[in-house]
Amino acid sequence: MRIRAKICGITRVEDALTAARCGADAVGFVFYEKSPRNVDVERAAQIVAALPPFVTAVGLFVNEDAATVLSIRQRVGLDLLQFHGDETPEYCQSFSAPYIKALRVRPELNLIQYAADFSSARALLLDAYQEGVAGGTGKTFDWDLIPAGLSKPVILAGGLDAENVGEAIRRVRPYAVDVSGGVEQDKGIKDVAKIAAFMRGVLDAEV
Ligand SMILES: O=C(O)c1ccccc1NCC(=O)[C@H](O)[C@H](O)COP(=O)(O)O
Repeated sequence: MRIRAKICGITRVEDALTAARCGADAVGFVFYEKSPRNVDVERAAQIVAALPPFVTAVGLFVNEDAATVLSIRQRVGLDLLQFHGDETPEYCQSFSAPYIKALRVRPELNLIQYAADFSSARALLLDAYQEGVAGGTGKTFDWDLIPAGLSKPVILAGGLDAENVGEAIRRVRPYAVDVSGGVEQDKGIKDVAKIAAFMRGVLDAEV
C-alpha cells in the first residue's frame, strides 16, 4: 500500500513546491498565532495558488473561532481542515468541510472512543503529547499506545524524520505520515535535502 505524506508548517512557496516535487500528497499551513510556524493568510493564499494539481492544502487551527476558520478557508482555498486543539465533534463538523482531528496521545486517552466520537472526521492525526504545547513538538510518542483496528484512518505525526519514518511505517502501518520539525532547517523554514530524504524513507518503507 502506498503511504501518503503531508509536510506541515509551510510558510514559503519554494518549500511547498519542493514538497510537491518530492512526492508529498499534502502541505499544511499553521493558522495559530502562538506557533513559530504561524503563516499569514495572504501568504498562504499565494502558496496555495502556486501548488500543482493533486496536492492537498491543509489548514491547521487550534481552538479557533468558527468565523475565522470559515474566512481563512475561503480566502486561502483550503481543501482540508485540521483541528489540533480541544475542538468537539460538533464544532469540527459544523463547517461542512472535510476535516482531520489531531489527538495528542497519552496512556489515559481512549483512542477507540475518540475514533467513534469523531466518526465524521476523514482521519485521526496522532501526535505526541507535551503539556502546554499544542503540537509541532518534534517529539515521538509510544506507538504501542495505538490500538490495532481503529475505525478511522491514522495519520502518524510527532518527531518523524528521515531516520525513523521507515520504522514508524512498518510498526504502525498508518494511512499517512505527517512531519514538520524533522524536515526543517529552522522553524517554518524547510530543508530541501531533509524533505527529499524523508520522502525517500516513506517510499522505501511502503508495506
Ligand atoms: O507546528 C506547530 O507549531 C504547531 C503548533 C500548534 C499545533 C500544531 C502544530 N503543528 C502540528 C504539526 O506540524 C504536525 O501535525 C505534527 O505536530 C508534527 O510535528 P513535528 O513533531 O514537528 O513533526
